[in-house]
Amino acid sequence: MSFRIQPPAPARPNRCQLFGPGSRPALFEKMAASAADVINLDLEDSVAPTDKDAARANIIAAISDVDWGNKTLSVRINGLDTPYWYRDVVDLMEQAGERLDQIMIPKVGCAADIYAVDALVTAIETAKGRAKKINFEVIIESAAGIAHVEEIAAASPRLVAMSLGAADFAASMGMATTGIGGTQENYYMLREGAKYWSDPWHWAQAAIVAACRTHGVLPVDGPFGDFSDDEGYRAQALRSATLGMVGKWAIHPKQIALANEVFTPSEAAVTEAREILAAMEEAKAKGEGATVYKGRLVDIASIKQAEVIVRQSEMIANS
Ligand SMILES: CC(=O)SCCNC(=O)CCNC(=O)[C@H](O)C(C)(C)COP(=O)(O)OP(=O)(O)OC[C@H]1O[C@@H](n2cnc3c(N)ncnc32)[C@H](O)[C@@H]1OP(=O)(O)O
Ligand SMILES: O=CC(=O)O
Ligand SMILES: [Mg+2]
Repeated sequence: MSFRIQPPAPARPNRCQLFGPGSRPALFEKMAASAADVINLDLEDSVAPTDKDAARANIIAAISDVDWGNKTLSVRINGLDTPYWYRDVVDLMEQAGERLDQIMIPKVGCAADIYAVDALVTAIETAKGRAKKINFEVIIESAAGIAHVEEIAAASPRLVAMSLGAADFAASMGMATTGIGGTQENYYMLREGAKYWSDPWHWAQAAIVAACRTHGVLPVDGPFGDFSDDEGYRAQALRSATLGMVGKWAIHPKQIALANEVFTPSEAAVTEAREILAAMEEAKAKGEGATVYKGRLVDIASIKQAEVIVRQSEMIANS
């Protein structure tokens, strides 16, 4: 470890972030009753320009009127390149109740984007005497966002989570696809006439995880558009979890159970992690830094790997 200790990310479950348009208030009670850890009420791309004002009013009312239980409650505002975002922030901060936990800032391209929202939020928080400090989450979904991902992760102490937004990301990068996440038909390697599909999202996910882990922010995988494809969703989520992400969005209720399953460490994984910790305790008692577990090397680094799984499992069980 560097002299600079890696800060922990917030210890709260973030396995599934369920989205719903602010213009469909009939969904809000269903979202609140769901098994998602985080609720994202949307003012941005699922809301038509003509519905922005009504959606904002719906969301502000629902923040106080709906029982959101112990979920993290977040509102996605409009991007800083639109005429809507300042009104989103001002109305939310002046009118929404204290139940609001988070503001999600989409399409961030540099640290200054977060600075701008932070300045506005901080001023209104102070002016209105809001007791609870609002957290931020951001979406990396542009070429500029991924190019500046590290400065974005470091931009504000309010920042708690960062998602990859595959749809806008693909558009901004000029990717030749209309798919939102998952396997891309034309992204393959060819060997002896057989196709082997690669993962075009991998490098962006890895960059996001590294930036997040450096700055104590939760890395999250964004939407998977084809909600009829459970196996495709599961495969994408498993890859994300393997890379270090803690959760994934659901854009339809049928994706919630899939996310919760993948991002909750399995009993087998927790048992194995505990066995590795026990094996290393035994090794330590004998003055050894390394030992053999099921025919493979485990050493002091394995303790940290096993602790990631046990900590995640205990945090979810206690939430
Ligand atoms: C690229 C991005 O930015 S992604 C993030 C922004 N996008 C969004 O927020 C979209 C969120 N999802 C939706 O709006 C909707 O799920 C849609 C448009 C995809 C599909 O909506 P529908 O056609 O109503 O879906 P469907 O008929 O399959 O719904 C089945 C049930 O789930 C409910 N439901 C649908 N979406 C949601 C949701 N997001 N949250 C909670 N419940 C939902 C429906 O009301 C219906 O309930 P019922 O059985 O009691 O009648
Ligand atoms: O906002 C999400 C995306 O994929 O775009
Ligand atoms: Mg987007």
